[in-house]
Amino acid sequence: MMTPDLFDDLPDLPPPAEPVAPPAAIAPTAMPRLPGHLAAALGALAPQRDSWVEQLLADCVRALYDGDVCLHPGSRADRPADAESRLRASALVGAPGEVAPLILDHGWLYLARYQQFEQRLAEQLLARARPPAGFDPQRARAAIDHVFGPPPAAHDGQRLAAASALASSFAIISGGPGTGKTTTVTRLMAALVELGGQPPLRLRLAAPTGKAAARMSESIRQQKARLPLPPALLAQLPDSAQTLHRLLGVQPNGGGFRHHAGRPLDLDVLVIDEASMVDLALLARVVDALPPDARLILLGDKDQLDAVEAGSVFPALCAGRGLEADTRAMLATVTGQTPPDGPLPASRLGQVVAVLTHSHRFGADSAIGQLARDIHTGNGEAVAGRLAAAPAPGGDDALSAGNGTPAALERIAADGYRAYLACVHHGDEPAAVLAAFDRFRVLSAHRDGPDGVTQLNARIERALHLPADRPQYPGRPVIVRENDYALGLFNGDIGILLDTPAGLRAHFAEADGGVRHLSPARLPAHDTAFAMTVHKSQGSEFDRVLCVLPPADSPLATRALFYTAVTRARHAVCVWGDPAAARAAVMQVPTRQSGLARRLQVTPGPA
Ligand SMILES: Nc1ncnc2c1ncn2[C@@H]1O[C@H](COP(=O)(O)OP(=O)(O)OP(=O)(O)O)[C@@H](O)[C@H]1O
Repeated sequence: MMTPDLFDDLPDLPPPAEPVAPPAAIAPTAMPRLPGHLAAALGALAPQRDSWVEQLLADCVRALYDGDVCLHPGSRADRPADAESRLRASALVGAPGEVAPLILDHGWLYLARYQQFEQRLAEQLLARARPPAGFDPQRARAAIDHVFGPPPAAHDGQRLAAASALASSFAIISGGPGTGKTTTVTRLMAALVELGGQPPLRLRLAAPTGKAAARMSESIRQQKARLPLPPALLAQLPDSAQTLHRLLGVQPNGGGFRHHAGRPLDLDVLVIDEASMVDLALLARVVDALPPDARLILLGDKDQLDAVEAGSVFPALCAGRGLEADTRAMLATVTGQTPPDGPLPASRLGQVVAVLTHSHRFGADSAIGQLARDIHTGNGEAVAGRLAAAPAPGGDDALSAGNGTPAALERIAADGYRAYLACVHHGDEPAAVLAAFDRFRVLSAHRDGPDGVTQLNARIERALHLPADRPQYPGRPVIVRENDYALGLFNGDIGILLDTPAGLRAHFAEADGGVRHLSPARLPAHDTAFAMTVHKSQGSEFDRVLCVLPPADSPLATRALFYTAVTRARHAVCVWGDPAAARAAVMQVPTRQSGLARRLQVTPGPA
């Protein structure tokens, strides 16, 4: 019999709140004390203890903190050829489907819980990656024509993406900033409503963080206002997104989730934005809680940073894209356009992935767009060249670069916040102050160390002559560090302390466009937010960004981190640091160990 929640019978592991960095900080103290104890306790249960297997158990837990879901035991054995047989002899290790702390699956060793997350997620997504019941390409074509207009002469990637999502109960639309993901999904939802008939479809929008949910809501509202569609149709589209945790009904104090396979979500279509930020465990839970006939649509940018927690889920789901001949013909019918030539799918999900490549925000000659493209394609020389040729910060340039003294960095950072502080001092409405704060942001890779966000915040406060010695002052921006389900505040939410007639209050933007406030004494753990980590900035955009590069030898100096930082900027980015560090970051593409892509391969590969 199925348990209400497949994953409830396994111990939960605390996920890391943020990547641990710089490397020197990845000391034993940064690791939970649990692994060694767990290993010893569980090892004692095994009839014949093997210290190597116990070490692997500890390593599997530690690997999660590096973002890896599994590890390859052979590479950690004195005699790799004997590794599997030695593992099979241990009572700590089982095969998929067996009950054991560790699972050996196609030569990869997992903590049981994560092996289940991964296997079940792959199985469930594959089961959904097929046409919904009653799918009719001719009716779909009529709906596409209605929401997109008649097919244009030139190929339209958004039209193809929407058609592909109509034709499958599970679909992915990936694209960089401004490539039209929101536009496409708004039209797609309108087409679904048209095809849905009665009773009306229950569509829900969600995102991994409060900030991303608020942005998704705002973007969908803008698109609804802009798209030339009948008002009665637009009125049926949702425009308020919630966090995935709220959608699942997370229960306070470790009480699990209200929705799971035994009590599925009450919806027909779920659209998740910023899917690259969703980790393996959370996505597995969401998919488990979907009703059998519901549609799932993931939006995201596969080139952005992975989720902080373990797994590299979204890139793995997007890998191996391609079309079989019959799908190509079906999509030609639905779009009225011949899909461009491309490879056959290498992944069994490869036919449900659409990638939007044309940025409507950054034109071909936009400095941010060009820099982002060179980072994305790994052209380190071009990136270093662009930065070397860029003007110094201080002007109106879309791209500027600097590498000077700490005092110079502090001046630029402080200057970026002067307009915001003017709003605070004028006593502007909280919504206007929150909007002014979002016009500029300082992003850094690290939390600690020189040029880490903690130090940068203190230096910016000093440069702005803010009363940083007082714990709370009007104009202090704060970023919440942990989820508080009772208050409805989540890790990464940003608020601003402002004076009110009732005293100092922390103000937070709400997904519906409103602003709520609460006493600073009630705030969950939080930090100052003039500078924030690139990880925390995912799902947000700012008019101008000051991107402080990590040193070239930092493990966080990666292509995805640099790309994510630069693409947070709508109008201007200033890159601060050594161009050699920029080149090094572009060349560093770390891989995370995960079996998801292997499970999805058309021909399962060797272990
Ligand atoms: N086909 C199109 N033709 C003209 N303008 C478009 C088209 N698609 C999108 N746009 C415009 O480009 C801008 C970005 O679109 P949209 O918000 O849909 O992209 P996005 O990929 O969701 O962006 P992001 O997630 O980075 O905010 C919007 O102003 C939108 O109106």
